[in-house]
Amino acid sequence: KPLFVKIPGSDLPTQIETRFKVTVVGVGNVGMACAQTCLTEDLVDELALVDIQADKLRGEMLDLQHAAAFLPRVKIVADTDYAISAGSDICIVTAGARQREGESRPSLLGRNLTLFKSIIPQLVHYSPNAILLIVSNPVDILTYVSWKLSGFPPNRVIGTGTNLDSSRLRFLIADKFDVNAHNVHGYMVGEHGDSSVPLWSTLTLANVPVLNVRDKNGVSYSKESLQELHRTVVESAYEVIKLKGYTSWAIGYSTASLVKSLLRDQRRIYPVSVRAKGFYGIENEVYLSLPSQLGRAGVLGVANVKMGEEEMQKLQQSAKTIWKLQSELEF
Ligand SMILES: NC(=O)c1ccc[n+]([C@@H]2O[C@H](COP(=O)([O-])OP(=O)(O)OC[C@H]3O[C@@H](n4cnc5c(N)ncnc54)[C@H](O)[C@@H]3O)[C@@H](O)[C@H]2O)c1
Ligand SMILES: O=C1N[C@](c2ccsc2)(c2cccc(Nc3ccc(F)cc3)n2)CC(O)=C1Sc1ccccc1Cl
Repeated sequence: KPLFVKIPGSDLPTQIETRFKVTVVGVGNVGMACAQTCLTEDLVDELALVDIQADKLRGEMLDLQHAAAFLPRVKIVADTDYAISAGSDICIVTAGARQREGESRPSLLGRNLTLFKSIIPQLVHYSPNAILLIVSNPVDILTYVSWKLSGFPPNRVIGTGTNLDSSRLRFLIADKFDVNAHNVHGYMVGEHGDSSVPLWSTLTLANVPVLNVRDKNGVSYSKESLQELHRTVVESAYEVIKLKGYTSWAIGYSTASLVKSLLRDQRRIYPVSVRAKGFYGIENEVYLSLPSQLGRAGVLGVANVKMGEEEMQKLQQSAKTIWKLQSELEF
C-alpha cells in the first residue's frame, strides 16, 4: 500500500520553488559555522555548499543532512560545480587560501584575489539577482574586488567587515559592566582587523554614553582605558588563533545575523563593509565598514552617526591605506 493516497482532484505541483536559498562557498571552519547557524536559526529553505575539495564537500553535506530529524525541513545540496548555487538569494563567500598564522594582509590578498577571479563570475552567472556577502580576508578589499568583478549595484555587495570586531567589543564591555551584550550599542567602523575605529563617543549602555559611567568594579572609562579595550579586541583575535588555530563560532553567528536581516527584510543596522566613497569625507573608491541598514535589497542606506573629528580622520586614513593596496591590484 502507498504511505499516502492523493485526494482525487488534487492539483499537486511536482516542483516547489524554495523561498530562501543561500549558497556558502568554502566549507572550511568559517563556511561551515555560517552554514550550521543558518540551519539552526531556520533562516533557509535551501542550502547549497560549494568548494574545490569534493570529498570534504560531500562529507559536510551528508553530515548536515543527517541532522534532519532535529532541524526544520531544508534542502541541502553540494557540488564543486557552481550550477548547484543557481537562484540563490544570498551567496556567502568564505573561500580562501588557508590563512597562515601571522600572514600579512598583502600576502593573503594576492592568494585570495586569484580565487575570487574564478569564484565571483560563476556565482554571478547562476544567481544574477543575489546579494554577495563576503567573509574571506582581507575582507574590505575582497568585497571591493567582488563588487567590481560582479558588476552588481553596490547595495548587493556587502562584506562582514567590522561586524565581528564590534561583536567582540560589545562582549568585552558587556562583561565589564555585567549587562547583556544586546544592550551595548556601538560600532567599530573602517577597516576590519587591527586598524578598526571604535566610535566611543556614541557607544552607549541603556542609552548612557560609556564615557560617562563606571563599570561593575567602579572603573570609569577615559580615552586611555577605552584604547586598552580596543587593544583587547584585537588581541582576542590573536589569542583565539593561538589557542584553536582558527576562528569560527563568532564569525558564524555574526554572519548569520546579517543573513537574517537581509532575507527577512529586518532593516537592522550593522557595521558592515560597504561602498564608502562620499561618506564621512572618504574620497577613495573603497569598501569600509559603516553603520548600515540591511534589508531584502541589501544595503538600504548608511546611518548618519555623529562622528568626532579624530574618528573621521582615522576613517579617511584607512581609506587611503586600503586604496593604496587596491591600486596595485591587477584584475
Ligand atoms: N572577516 C572576518 O571577520 C573573518 C573572520 C575569520 C576568518 N575570516 C576569513 O575567512 C576565510 C576562511 O577561513 P577558514 O578558517 O574557514 O579557512 P579554511 O582553510 O578552513 O577554509 C577555506 C575553504 O576554502 C576552500 N577553497 C579554497 N579555494 C577555493 C575555491 N577556489 N573555490 C571554492 N572554495 C575554495 C578550501 O577548500 C577550504 O575548504 C579566511 O580568509 C579567513 O581569514 C574572516
Ligand atoms: O578572528 C580572526 N581570525 C583571523 C584568522 C582566521 C584564520 S587564521 C587568522 C585572524 C586572527 C588574527 C589576526 C588576523 N590577521 C589578519 C591578517 C590578514 C588579513 F587579511 C586579515 C586578518 N586574522 C581572521 C580575522 O580577520 C579575524 S577577526 C580580527 C583579526 C585581527 C584583529 C581583529 C579582529 Cl576582529
